[in-house]
Amino acid sequence: MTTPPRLEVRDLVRRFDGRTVVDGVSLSIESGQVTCLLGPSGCGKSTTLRMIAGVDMQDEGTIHVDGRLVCDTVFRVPPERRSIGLMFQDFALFPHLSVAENIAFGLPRGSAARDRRVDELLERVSLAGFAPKYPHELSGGEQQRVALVRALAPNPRILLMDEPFSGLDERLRDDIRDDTLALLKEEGTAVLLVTHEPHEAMRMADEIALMRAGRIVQSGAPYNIYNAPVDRAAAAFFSDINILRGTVRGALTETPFGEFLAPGVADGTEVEIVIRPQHLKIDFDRAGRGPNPTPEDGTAARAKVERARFMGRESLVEFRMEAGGEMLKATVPGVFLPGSGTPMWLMIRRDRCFVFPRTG
Ligand SMILES: Nc1ncnc2c1ncn2[C@@H]1O[C@H](COP(=O)(O)OP(=O)(O)OP(=O)(O)O)[C@@H](O)[C@H]1O
Repeated sequence: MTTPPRLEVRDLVRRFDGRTVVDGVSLSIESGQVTCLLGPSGCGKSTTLRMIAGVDMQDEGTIHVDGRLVCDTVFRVPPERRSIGLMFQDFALFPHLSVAENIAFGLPRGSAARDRRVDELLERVSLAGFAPKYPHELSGGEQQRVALVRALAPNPRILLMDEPFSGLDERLRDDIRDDTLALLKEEGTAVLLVTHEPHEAMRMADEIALMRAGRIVQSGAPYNIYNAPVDRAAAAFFSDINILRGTVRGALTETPFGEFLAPGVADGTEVEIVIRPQHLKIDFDRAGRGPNPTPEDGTAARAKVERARFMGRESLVEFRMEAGGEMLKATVPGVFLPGSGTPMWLMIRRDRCFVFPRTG
C-alpha cells in the first residue's frame, strides 16, 4: 500500500457574496516537502491557507491529512486537532508572555520534555539565553525566529506560513529564509508557504504552485516552472520579458530574427514569442555586417541602442529594432554601457524562448 500524502487538498472552492475567490484548488504535499503557493495579491492564497488551517470553511472540496479526512462540506475537525502549525505575517507573539512561555504555549503543561523542547529549539535558532525576554525586547528577525520555533514546538505534521518574511528588513531576508529552510528540513515538516514574491518561492520551494484568479495554473519544481512556463503571464511573473508578435503559416512564424517553430498551432493564429532579457545575445556591428546565422541562434537582426543603464550586478540595455521599430531589452552581466544610437546585432536563443498563442 502506498503512503498517502501528508496534506491532500482536492477541488477546494470558496465564494464570498457570490464571488468565487478560490476556484477548484487541488494540491498535495509530502512530509519534508516545502511547497510555495505563489501568486499576485488577491488571487486567493490566504483564503486557501485559512481553509486548510480550519479557520474558514470551504464551499466545496475536501482536505485530508495523512489520508484522514479533516474537512469536507459537512464534517470538520476543529483547527486545534488538525496537527497543523500556523505562522502568519505579523508573527503575533503574545506580548505578555516571555519567549520561553510563547514557545511552550502549545505544549502539554508541567512536563520536563516541555522545557527541554523549548531549550533545544532556542539553541537551534541561536537564541539560547533569550528565554526570559519579552517580545518587545527582540528585533524583528529575533521575533520571527521565536514565532517559527513556537509554531514548530508541538511537532505539527504540517506548517502553514503566510508571507512569513514580509515584515523583515530586505537585507536580512535571504539569510533568515535560508536558516528557516534548514530548520524546516531538519524537522521534516510538510510546509505550505504563501508568497507573492517569485524570488522567495524560488529560494524556498521544492515545488511551486502558481496561482491566478483562484486557480492553480501551473505547478512543479522551480526549475521547470521558470524554464517551461505555461503561458505568457506565467513567464512574466518571474522576470521581465520581451515579446515579438507573428502569425503562424505552416507551423512557422516569421520574425526579424528568422522563422520560429510553432508546432501544433493552426495556420493564421497570432502568436507571441516570449524571450527573457538575459537570453538575447548581442554582437558588435562589423561595418554593417552581423554574425553568421547559426541553428541555435538563428538569424541576427540589427538594432540601435536606445539607452543603457547600470543596475549593479548587470547592465540593462534597451534596443530599437532597425526593421519594424520594436523595443527589446537585454541584460548583460557586469558593466556594458554602449552609447545611445550605437548600432549592434541581436540574436535570440531559440532554446530559451517560448511561443504562445496571443491572448488579450
Ligand atoms: N472574509 C472575506 N469576505 C469577503 N471577501 C473576502 C474575504 N476574505 C478574502 N476576501 C476576498 O477574496 C480575495 C482573495 O483574498 P486572499 O486574501 O485570499 O488573497 P491573497 O492571494 O492571499 O492576497 P494577498 O497576497 O494580498 O494577501 C480578495 O479579493 C479578498 O478581498
